[in-house]
Amino acid sequence: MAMALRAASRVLLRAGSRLGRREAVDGARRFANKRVLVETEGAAGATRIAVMKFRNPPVNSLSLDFLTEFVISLEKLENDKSIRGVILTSDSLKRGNQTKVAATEKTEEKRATRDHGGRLQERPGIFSAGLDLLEMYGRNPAHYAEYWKAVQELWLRLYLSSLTLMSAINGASPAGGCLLAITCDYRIMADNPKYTIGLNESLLGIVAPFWLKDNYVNTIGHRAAERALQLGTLFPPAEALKVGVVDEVVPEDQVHSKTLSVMAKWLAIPDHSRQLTKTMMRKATADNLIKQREADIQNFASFISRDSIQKSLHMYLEKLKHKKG
Ligand SMILES: CCCCCC/C=C/CC(=O)SCCNC(=O)CCNC(=O)[C@H](O)C(C)(C)COP(=O)(O)OP(=O)(O)OC[C@H]1O[C@@H](n2cnc3c(N)ncnc32)[C@H](O)[C@@H]1OP(=O)(O)O
Repeated sequence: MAMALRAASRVLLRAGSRLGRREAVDGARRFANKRVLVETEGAAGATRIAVMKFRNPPVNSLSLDFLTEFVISLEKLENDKSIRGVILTSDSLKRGNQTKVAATEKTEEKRATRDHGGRLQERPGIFSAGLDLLEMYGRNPAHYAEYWKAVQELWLRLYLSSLTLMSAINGASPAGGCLLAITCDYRIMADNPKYTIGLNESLLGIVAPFWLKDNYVNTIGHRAAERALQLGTLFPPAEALKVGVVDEVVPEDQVHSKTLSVMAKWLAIPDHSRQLTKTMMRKATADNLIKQREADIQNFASFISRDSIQKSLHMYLEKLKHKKG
């Protein structure tokens, strides 16, 4: 198992050096794959933190390519001893005076909607739309197995990361988007009622895997998770805060600065004691998946291949397509 993980890491690192590129920007360092941009802050030799920005338009869905690039980036950061904290956030199109980095003109058009006067109105931001439905629909069992292995890998690496991870949730965060957030040590969400977060799998006619359910239970408690999972609840920020899916809700333009200041407090704790504590809290949950990874992959591949499940996904995709006016 350990050997297999090391071999996989070597392959990912080799792929990373092919895919990645480094640039120096105003003293800060950054590297980027096609779908993940990483910027590091802090002076050389001192503790630095990294901001990982998702840019997989139109909705930052967790496609196989995105998962691969995400793991490569995370691995690079884990291997950089000067980095102690990482912030996960979305680089997608935002409103107001914020930057538009990832969008092509066509994507911008897609990410917008027209008001009654025919003017383009930008849609709310998206942290991540979760697993890529097109990786789970109309493919073959071998593809589903490969995809699920990559999903498991991302979850394990995030959940067990020795880094301090925080999410700056600047948009909608359903299902796999919520997964990214709840693997973090701390979550700060923008106070925008159009943004919701939660595990909505049951609404799609599918079921969250047991390890994601465990992660949810560990975050919000058994009773709240039981109710939210059955109903597929997507919580707006105030409710997400109340139930404990997120730790703080702040005005949208303060999400980044607030996350930086909370990060500074966490980084004041000695790494070794914080890391050992994190492992103590999380190891049993992660081990539960590690000991049955292959069975979980086979279970997913056969579940998602069922005609009834494919039909549910088809209906859901059609609903997404036709919701536009
Ligand atoms: C043991 C078995 C275990 C099985 C476990 C399976 C676990 C699954 C976990 C998941 O993560 S499933 C995915 C759940 N995600 C969602 O339900 C989100 C669906 N999307 C939305 O609600 C909305 O798209 C949005 C994120 C709120 C954004 O809304 P907006 O109005 O801004 O954009 P849209 O017009 O809806 O979407 C644009 C474009 O993107 C496509 N799309 C949206 N979400 C996904 C996705 N998750 N995967 C792939 N593609 C997605 C959408 O269809 C549109 O495409 P089009 O071609 O432009 O029509």
